[in-house]
Order: sequence, then C-alpha cells, then structure tokens
Amino acid sequence: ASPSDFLLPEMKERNPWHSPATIIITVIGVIAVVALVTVIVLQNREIPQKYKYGIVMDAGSSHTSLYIYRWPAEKENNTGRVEEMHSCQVAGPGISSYASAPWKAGESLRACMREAEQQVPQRRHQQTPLYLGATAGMRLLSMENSSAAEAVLRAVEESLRGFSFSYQGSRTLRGQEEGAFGWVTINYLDERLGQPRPPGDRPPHQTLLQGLETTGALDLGGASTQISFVSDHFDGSESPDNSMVFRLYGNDYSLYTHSFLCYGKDQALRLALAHQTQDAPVTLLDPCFHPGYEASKDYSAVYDSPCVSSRRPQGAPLNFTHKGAGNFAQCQKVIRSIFNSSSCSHSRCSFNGVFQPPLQGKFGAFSAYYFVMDFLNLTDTSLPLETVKRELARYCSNSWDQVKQQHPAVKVKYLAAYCFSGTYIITLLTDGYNFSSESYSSIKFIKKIRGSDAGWTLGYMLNLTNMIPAEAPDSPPLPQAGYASLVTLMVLVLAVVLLLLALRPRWPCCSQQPQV
Ligand SMILES: Nc1nc2c(ncn2[C@@H]2O[C@H](COP(=O)(O)OP(=O)(O)OP(=O)(O)O)[C@@H](O)[C@H]2O)c(=O)[nH]1
Ligand SMILES: [Ca+2]
Repeated sequence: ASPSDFLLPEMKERNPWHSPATIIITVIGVIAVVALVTVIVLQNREIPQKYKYGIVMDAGSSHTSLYIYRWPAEKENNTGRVEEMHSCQVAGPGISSYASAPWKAGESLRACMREAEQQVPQRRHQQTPLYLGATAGMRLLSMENSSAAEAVLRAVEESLRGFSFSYQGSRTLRGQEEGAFGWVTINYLDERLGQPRPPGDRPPHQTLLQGLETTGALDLGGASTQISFVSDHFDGSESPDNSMVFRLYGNDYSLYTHSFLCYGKDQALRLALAHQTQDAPVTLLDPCFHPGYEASKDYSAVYDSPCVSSRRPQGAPLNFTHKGAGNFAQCQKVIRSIFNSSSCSHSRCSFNGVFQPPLQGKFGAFSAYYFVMDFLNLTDTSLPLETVKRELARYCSNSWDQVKQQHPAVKVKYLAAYCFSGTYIITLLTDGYNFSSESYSSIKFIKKIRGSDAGWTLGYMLNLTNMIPAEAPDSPPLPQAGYASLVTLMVLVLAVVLLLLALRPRWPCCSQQPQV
C-alpha cells in the first residue's frame, strides 16, 4: 500500500487553494489588477489632441483679416475652449474699396486662404466651416451703390468657394450684430458667461454655471463704432432697436447695443474735415494735426463717402492745403461739433438722439481704441482723465518733424492721425457715451484675451456653429474626479482581496487539522 492510502479521504480534498471561494477571490483580484493597470495606462498615455477648426473672415472697412479658431474635438458643448489658432492680414484695402473692380476683392483674399489651407490639417478641410462677415465699409457701399455692394459680395463668394473648406456664406452684418458678437467674444474669452470650465481650471469653491457680471464691449473701427453692455435699467422696452436678448448656458442676458455708422475713426475724421471746410477754404488750419504738417487734399476725396457727401460745399476748389495747428482743446471743440447732443426724445441719450441706459460695469475697448491708446502710451486707465488730456495736449503740440523723427518706422498715414484719433477717442468716451472721470477707470484697452483677438468674429462663429448652448449641461463633467474615484475603488477591492487571501488558511472551512 502506498503512503497516501493511509490518509483519510477528507484530507486529500482539503487543499485550501482549490476551494471555489479562493478561486473566485483570486479571479476578482486578477481582474482588478488588470483593470487598474489599464485605467492608469490609458489615462496617462500621451493622447495626440484632436481639434476641429472654424474660419471667419472679418471684411472691415479698412482691411480684411482672417481668423482660424480651433477647439478640442467632441468637447464643444462642455469643456472645450475655442481659441484663436492663427490670423492672417489680407494685403490691400477693405473689400468695399473694390466697388469698381469687384473681382479684385475676391482675388485679394486668396493669399490668406492659401495660408489657411496650410494651417488647418488637410483631413479636416471639408468639415471646417468658413464664414465671411462684412461690416461698416460694405454698409456704406450698400447705401451708396447697392448693386456694386452685391457684386463685391458675389466676387468674394466665388473666390472663397474655390477652396476646400466648407463655405457657409458671405454677408454684411447689421450694426447690432457686430456690437453683440463683440460682446459675446470678450465675455466668452473672459469666461463670464457661466460656461463650464475645463477640468483643472476651476477656482476652488466656485459655483459653476452661474453668470458673473459681464463686461461691456467698445469697438472702434474705421467706419463705425459699437457700444454694447448689460444694464439693469434696460429691458429693451424703451428702445427695441438697441436690444439683443440671449440665453447662454442657462443665463438670460438683455444686452444694450448700438452701432454708430460714420463714427469709426476714418469716417469721423471726414466728419471733422467736412465741418471745417464748409466755407470751401483753400487752406485749412486744423488743430487735430501737428504743427508743421502740410498736405494737399482733394475736396472730391474728402467728400467721397455717404457720411459727408451731401454736405460738400458749393463752389469749392479742387483741393485745399491741410495744415496742422496742434491744439488739443480746439481739436476737442471741432470733434464735439460732430456729435449732436441737442435733441433726445428718450429718457437719456448718448448722442445724435440715440438712447443709452446708464453705463454699468467694466468695459473692454478694442480695435482702434487699443491701437491708438497703445501708441500714445495711454492704455493705463488708472491715470486720471485730466492727466490723459494733458498728455494728449502735449503730444498734439509736438511738431510734425519731431513726431516723424521719433517714429521713423510708423506708417505716415497712421502717424499723422494719432493726435486726431486720441482726441476723438477721449471725446467719444466722455462727451459721446458719458464716461466720467470716475467711470473712465472701468475701461480696459485690450487687444487680446488669452491669446485670442477681441472682436466680433469669434462670437459670430460660436453663434453660427451653435457652440454656446442656451442651457447649461445637466451635470458638470468630472473626468479627472471620475478617474480618481475609479482608481481608489479598485485599490480598495484589491486590498480586500489580498486581505482575504492572507487570512484564508485560518478560515474554519480550511484549517487543515488532520481528522483522525
Ligand atoms: N495705428 C494703427 N491703426 C490701425 C492698425 N490697424 C488698423 N488700424 C486703423 O484703425 C482703424 C480701425 O481698424 P479696424 O478695427 O481694423 O477697422 P475695420 O474693421 O476695418 O473697420 P469697420 O468696418 O468700421 O469695423 C482703421 O482706421 C485702421 O486703418 C494698426 O496696426 N495701427
Ligand atoms: Ca471692425
């Protein structure tokens, strides 16, 4: 007989490692280990970020810019932040300048479009929407010659259709849209619309999805200027034309917005020149230009705009000599005369009889507000308004020779006009919009926010692609927190399994006392 024949039958089957309980526990343990390793590897793997893209062309009165935006694929409604990836400045003037040769407008956009084809990965071209929005230059051209304006838009359309993107149309924005989308852009970039923030970017204890106080938007273009802000004293009833109502991320906004056509800085300069040349002088001594500045200007060129064409003086010579006098106070007087503050049929007005509720909150001032104030070193709005005016007065009184000498690299076209432009900005803000010495400090002159340009284009694209939902997502996504809980849970399961296995030999079923 073999030695095993002397063992009792129970003892043969009682190997503890073969009991069903042990096998189940071991299998669970192995699954937990595999899952844990998989989750950790997947979560920490370098994922090449996938983006979607959108392109907006801003066809302004003075020039056209192309903006490429991108956002993480599949995240647009939740935590994906849309950002500007690239911009391109179209060479030459704005598309409205090509009224007499519309095809050239289309042609002018090609170089930036080819650049966009390089920037956006080829496999994404066909799903990348492309929009063109025209602003005040085209509004003026439509007033002057609507068929020429249509021909320009058709030419632009034909050109853009020739590229591989998903072309979505070219149109001229209404002034209210231009103002409102500028407001959406800066508040979106500043994360003031109550949008959920990307994980890891949430200030502790912040109540998510609740609207913060929004920032007003001030946009100064070449042909028009926009003011947009939320006011507690405005529900739209007093002036429906100035009202835009939004529901964004579950918050309602009643926005006041107005666009003043002809009050962009180029057209405002025409208004000021027209005001000073009503008696058809041969020489104009202009306080808004530096002493020593002298240029010959054609009457027909100055009055060639619907903003001033009806006021061209009778019997004017062909041209006049435009001379600078460099006097801030007198320049301000000229500029005040282009604002009509005498009549207001509403409870309160900005100028030209346009309703404006009381100013409220902070403001971001961009485009030419920024170019000009940055050049003049006056973007610091903690400076008292009186100091700003004193600085401007000093700058305007500099001789033209001196100014040119100090800024040899600046285009003469821009350089000659900074005294006018700075004075215009201060006068527009104070006499026009009623900013006071105190509220002036609530303005911030800005160019970009978190790397994206301030302007109407981003807001326009967010709106057309439905990327800002009316309602907030039901529950804020917590991928990082979910990951942490999953790992913790699995570690706990593992710990329990190991503990059970360690205690296994002492279980009553399995204590191996040979039974005699
Ligand atoms: N000094 C300076 N002026 C600039 C610069 N870029 C544009 N401008 C001028 O600033 C003014 C406003 O420019 P934009 O905001 O581009 O105006 P726009 O979009 O063409 O015009 P709108 O259709 O009225 O919006 C125009 O008179 C431009 O000529 C710049 O880099 N420096
Ligand atoms: Ca503009």
